[in-house]
Amino acid sequence: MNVVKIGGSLLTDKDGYCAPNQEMVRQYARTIAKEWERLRGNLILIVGGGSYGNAVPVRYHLKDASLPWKDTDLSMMTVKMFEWLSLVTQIFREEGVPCYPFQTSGYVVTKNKRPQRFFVEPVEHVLSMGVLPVFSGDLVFDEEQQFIIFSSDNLPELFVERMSLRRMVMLTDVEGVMQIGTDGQQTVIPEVTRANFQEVLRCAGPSQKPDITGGMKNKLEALLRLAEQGVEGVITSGRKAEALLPALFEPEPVGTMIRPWAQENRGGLL
Ligand SMILES: Nc1ncnc2c1ncn2[C@@H]1O[C@H](COP(=O)(O)OP(=O)(O)OP(=O)(O)O)[C@@H](O)[C@H]1O
Ligand SMILES: C=C(C)CCOP(=O)(O)O
Repeated sequence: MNVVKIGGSLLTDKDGYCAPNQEMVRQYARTIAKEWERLRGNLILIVGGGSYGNAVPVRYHLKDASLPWKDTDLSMMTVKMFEWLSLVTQIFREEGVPCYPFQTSGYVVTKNKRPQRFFVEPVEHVLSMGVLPVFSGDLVFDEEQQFIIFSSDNLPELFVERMSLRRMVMLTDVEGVMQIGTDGQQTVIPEVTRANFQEVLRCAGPSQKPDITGGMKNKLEALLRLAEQGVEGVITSGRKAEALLPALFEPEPVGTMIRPWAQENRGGLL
């Protein structure tokens, strides 16, 4: 099984409010449609929140349940997120890719932001029918904090115990995890391993766009937890939708590759 997350920075205008880039969604749908026979049953798709997931919680004061929020507004994150997922599903359907959208608070509960319980069985059904499951982040209910905003970057961790994940690809608006050299030049870090991951984590920070879920740092931490469980990670540019295929299938794709390391060696690094 492979998982691809298409960043909200690619599919929406992150400076706007619920501002989708429908043409970009369509280009991704066409890219997947072309390879559908190869991908059918083997792919889980995640769409980033972009100007839905990062702007709605700010507008309706749903970022932090310990601060004042209105019960009449509690629904708004999920309502807007499902509007976004519905639009993606519709465009994929128009391009001939059968897909099914999942609403996140309906199958996952967290405790202090970490997934506590989740229900994967419907996802397995959808995959077995040859339909593409589509996910996003959302407001989810938390055992300690009433509710939290759950980033789509953290979704693959739900699947890893129930499915054999080969590779997790995160497509975003930069070429990979960047570092700044002593000459001030930015370069892509090609490889993250057990040996250099702490150093790489120090380079990764928040997004420069409006974003409430931790930008590159959260992505990298999520992929490192997957690497500890034997899953390959790739962070690369998805500014061109066709980049999805080499990122998924090439043994050494461009961008940053997070090499898996064996579970028995892990020792709770993250
Ligand atoms: N070391 C780094 N290398 C590359 N990007 C970095 C680094 N540190 C921070 N960033 C920021 O992380 C951003 C990518 O994260 P962001 O969460 O905005 O992307 P996304 O996943 O495409 O969007 P979304 O979270 O809406 O799905 C980059 O645009 C950059 O501003
Ligand atoms: C989608 C939500 C609610 C969270 C923010 O966006 P993401 O980190 O791209 O998933």
